[in-house]
Order: sequence, then C-alpha cells, then structure tokens
Amino acid sequence: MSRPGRGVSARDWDESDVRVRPNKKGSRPRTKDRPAHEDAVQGRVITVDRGRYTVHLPQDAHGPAREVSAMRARELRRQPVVTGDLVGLVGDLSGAEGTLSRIVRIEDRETVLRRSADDSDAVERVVVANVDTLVIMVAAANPEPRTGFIDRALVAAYDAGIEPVLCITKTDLKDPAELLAHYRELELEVLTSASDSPVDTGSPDQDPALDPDLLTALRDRLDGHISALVGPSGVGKSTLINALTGAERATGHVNAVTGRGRHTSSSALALPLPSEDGSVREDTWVVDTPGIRSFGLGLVDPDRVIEAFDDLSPALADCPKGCTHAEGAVGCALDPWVADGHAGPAGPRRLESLRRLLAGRSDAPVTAPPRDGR
Ligand SMILES: Nc1nc2c(ncn2[C@@H]2O[C@H](COP(=O)(O)OP(=O)(O)OP(=O)(O)O)[C@@H](O)[C@H]2O)c(=O)[nH]1
Ligand SMILES: [Zn+2]
Repeated sequence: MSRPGRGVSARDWDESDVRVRPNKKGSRPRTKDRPAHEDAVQGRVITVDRGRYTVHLPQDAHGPAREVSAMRARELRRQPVVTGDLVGLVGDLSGAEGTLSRIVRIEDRETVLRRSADDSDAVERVVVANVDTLVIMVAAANPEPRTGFIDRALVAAYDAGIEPVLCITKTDLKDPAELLAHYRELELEVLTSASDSPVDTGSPDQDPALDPDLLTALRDRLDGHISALVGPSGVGKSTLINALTGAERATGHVNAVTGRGRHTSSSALALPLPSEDGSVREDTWVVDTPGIRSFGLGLVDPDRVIEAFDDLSPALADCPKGCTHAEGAVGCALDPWVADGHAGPAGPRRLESLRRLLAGRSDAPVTAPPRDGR
C-alpha cells in the first residue's frame, strides 16, 4: 500500500479512498487513523451561497488560477466556513462546470470581523475572516455621513485587531472638512474618492468615472492587503469596487429595461484586486460586504468600545470603579477630560457619540440637527 505521492494529483485522491484503504494493523479506530489530508490543496473562500462555497485556487501544477465549487466534508459540518477562510480542498479541483470538491480543513483565522444584528443581540455573525484592513466608506454627502456608523465600524475593527481606514466618497459633492474635524484627534487614516466628471444622469447604466489620482492612492493603500469594504447603501461602494477591480458589481442605478439593478445577495464576496497590467495577485483582495449596513455591538465589551475611542480612553484611569461612563454618572472622568480640552475641539461631540454607542442608541448625522417631528 502506498500513500499518494507527489506525482498523484489531489483530485484523484479523496476521503473515500482513505476509507477503503486496507488497514494492515486490523481494527484501529478509523477516525484516529485517517490522514489529515496532507495532500489537500489550499484555497481561499471567496463567497458562500447556501452551503456551497466558491474557492479560489492559485495557479499550480493542475492549471492556472481558478475558482472551484466546494462543499464541506461531513466531519466539518458543524464548523462555519465564511468568506475569506483559507481551506484545504480535495476532490475535483479542475474548476470545470458541474464539478464539486470538498473542504477537508479550515485553517486558523488570522482575524475575524464579526457583528451582532443589533446591540442587544449576542449571536455572533462572522462577516469575513482573515482581512487585515477595514475600509469604512461614507459619502461626503448624499447620503449624509453619520458618525454613529463610522464609530461602530471603528469599534468593530479595533475589537477584531483589523486596521481601519476611513474612505470618504463623493468629495466632488461636498468638502469633507467638517466630517474630518470630528476625527482630528484620532490617528485615523483617511482616503477620499470623487467623481471625475459630473454624473451623466442621461445614462443611468454607466458608473461615474472616478478621479484617477484618488483611485491610484486607494489602490496603493490596498496593495498587498486583504481589505473588507463596509458602507451604508448608496455611498458608492459598488462604483469604487468596479473601478478598482474591473468587476461589474451592480450599482445603484436601476436598469431602465428590466427594472432591476441591485443585487440582493447578502454574502460577502472577495474580489482580486489586479495589478496595473491586469494580472491577479494572490495577496491583494477586496471584500464586498453587501449585507452589512452597520455593526451591532452586542458582542463587544463596553470597555473595549471605549478603548476604540483613543482620544477619550486615557480618562478611564480616573473613573471610579464600576463607572458606567453614562451621561451624569457620578465622578465619570470623561467629562472633565473633555472639558479640559484633552480631546480637542471635537471632544464634546466625540463624547456624545461614545455615550450614544454605550447606550445602544442609533446613529446621528454629523451635521444637520434631527429633523422636526422625528
Ligand atoms: N457625485 C458622485 N456620485 C457617485 C460617486 N460614486 C458613486 N456615485 C453615485 O452614487 C450612487 C450610488 O452608487 P453605488 O456604487 O451603487 O453605491 P453602493 O454603495 O454600492 O450602494 P448599494 O448598492 O446600495 O450598496 C450611484 O448613482 C453612483 O453613480 C462619486 O464619487 N461622486
Ligand atoms: Zn466614567
């Protein structure tokens, strides 16, 4: 009996071969005896759809980089597999139409971006695994940026150990200075994007051309990283992803003929960010997260929430034990910290934002006061 050697392709060998392999030693338990699928080929899960996984395999002896369809091996059926997971595959790895391979291993995750549906929900939903960068997208205008969304995303990134980048789109519509002032005391990396030409409303099926210099700056920042993009509806996420990747993610314009346009899938999708010459780089991916409009923080410890506000968190050392840090909490050191100017001119509003998050209340716009009657 010989183990499949290097010359045998992984697709010729799978779990079922292992089962029928004669066992010379007789009756050792099969589970212990089963090899850990050493010959499994590693790929990256790029999307999930009802128990079927699309896995990207890099170029190898079996062919060029390709996407294969896969399901989980029976022994992994209780282990969730999410977009971004690195998995070991066996079976048919050709990627040919109608073929199905099997995920036999899930590698340890470097990072896990998770969220609860809302602040009172403690059910973990893993959005994506193994991203190192979270691109928090808001528009300078249309829709109005909300600090609540940004702050929630910052907390989620901080909690997950993922580097946040604020990306302000549509700066052709409005100067983002006011929004940026709010975050001046944070060491927050900011990138912008803008439409290069006035959006031609006469051709609703066309994405607006984005400013090439800003696009280059974004591409340079994302180069060599695996980045998840999150943003409220309408900020221009699809437009940007299309411009960066050359993909054709459906954008917000509704097709005049079919009346459809928006894709409705809610699973995250990883897209390779090709280099200038169009070649795919295995180390550079952008992950579209169409289902994520905001982050419920039900899973995040309140103290972790405050730690993400690093313009305010130094004050905590002086809070009384068990301080709720809520508005009016006796002795809360956040109030004098802000009053003394340690958090800069935006301090009072930052503290408001923090307390809103801690109280589990909803987002507020950066500028305009709440509309009357609502
Ligand atoms: N003025 C301006 N408009 C833009 C820009 N980027 C995108 N838009 C427009 O904003 C609208 C929304 O863009 P999308 O790319 O569909 O936004 P999205 O964030 O993907 O929205 P969802 O599909 O709802 O998630 C479209 O009408 C775009 O043409 C920009 O930089 N400037
Ligand atoms: Zn306090």
